Amino acid sequence: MRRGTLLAYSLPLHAGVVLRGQHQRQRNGLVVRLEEDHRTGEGEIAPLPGFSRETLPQAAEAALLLMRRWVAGASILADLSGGEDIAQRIAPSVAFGLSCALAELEDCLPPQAPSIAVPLCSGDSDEFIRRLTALPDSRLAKVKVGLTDGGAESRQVNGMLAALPGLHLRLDANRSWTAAAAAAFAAGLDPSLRGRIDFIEEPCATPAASLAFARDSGIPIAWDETVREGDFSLRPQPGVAAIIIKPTLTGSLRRCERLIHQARQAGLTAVISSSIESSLGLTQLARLSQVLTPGVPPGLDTLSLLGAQLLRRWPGSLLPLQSPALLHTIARAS
Ligand SMILES: O=C(O)CCC(=O)C1=CC=C[C@@H](O)[C@@H]1C(=O)O
Ligand SMILES: [Mg+2]
Repeated sequence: MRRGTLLAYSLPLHAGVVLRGQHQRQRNGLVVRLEEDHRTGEGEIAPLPGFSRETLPQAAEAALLLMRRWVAGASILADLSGGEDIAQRIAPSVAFGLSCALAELEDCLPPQAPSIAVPLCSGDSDEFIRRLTALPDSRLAKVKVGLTDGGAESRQVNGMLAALPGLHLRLDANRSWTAAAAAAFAAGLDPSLRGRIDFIEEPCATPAASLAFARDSGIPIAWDETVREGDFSLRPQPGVAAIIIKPTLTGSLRRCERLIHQARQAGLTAVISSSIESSLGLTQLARLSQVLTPGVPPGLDTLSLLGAQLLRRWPGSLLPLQSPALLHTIARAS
């Protein structure tokens, strides 16, 4: 006997969360719950405004259709990770959420481990250095750059690396630098510290400019937004060290698995990263990263952007759990 439930959630976002120039005050998404006999699986479907192609209403419509097909006995997994056209036709956030629910139902996700997340700095670097200093292990962190001018940010990065001699950094400019700003950033870096920048995600507005930056500066780059562009092909490229995989923006677990396998074959590191999911999605991404990208710390340090946790707690987080009563049931199918 199969049953499905689709629920809607809304969580407060702390002030200052700006996505693609849009100020976001809430994180809205869906939870899909699949039940069969005495087994249950849940998944989060949360298109990210400014990054996802699909809107939340479009995701809800696709999720409802596929949930009803599953309840009626169809094997939707083929829909979720079949050929490119099928996976692309079904909104990536829906494919990801439903495949998580199915994986939980089949007990295919590894158990909850002490969740790790590379600390993320998107604001005050002095506060961030204090936070890192207090951590038992501050070997790796991520810093958003491109928010001000390249010169000031290279001084900020120099300061962090000098303050913590064992620290390596992942940087992320979200394509905000011109070639000149990127060159100014590289020129401002202390040459003795530059080797501790593992990569910069999307430094420049175009992939060609980012490749030229990597060539000229010798600083490795990583593709994030580029991975999700139609003409992207995974192959070795001079200066490219990694790809960032955001499953909510990519699709089903099997699609992510294929992408990670292709990355490995191209000699690239694959990093699983948050799309600002709730604690439900983030804990599942943490469990997934143990299997899909073992030994590569995932970029999941976004829970603190939210005002509450949803259904499952992130280990160690003191953020309150939102009352399940605030979840709105959109539809049931049985
Ligand atoms: O990757 C991480 O360490 C955390 C997630 C993160 O940096 C992002 C999540 C969603 C959108 C962006 O703001 C940003 C990114 O571009 O990687
Ligand atoms: Mg990024």
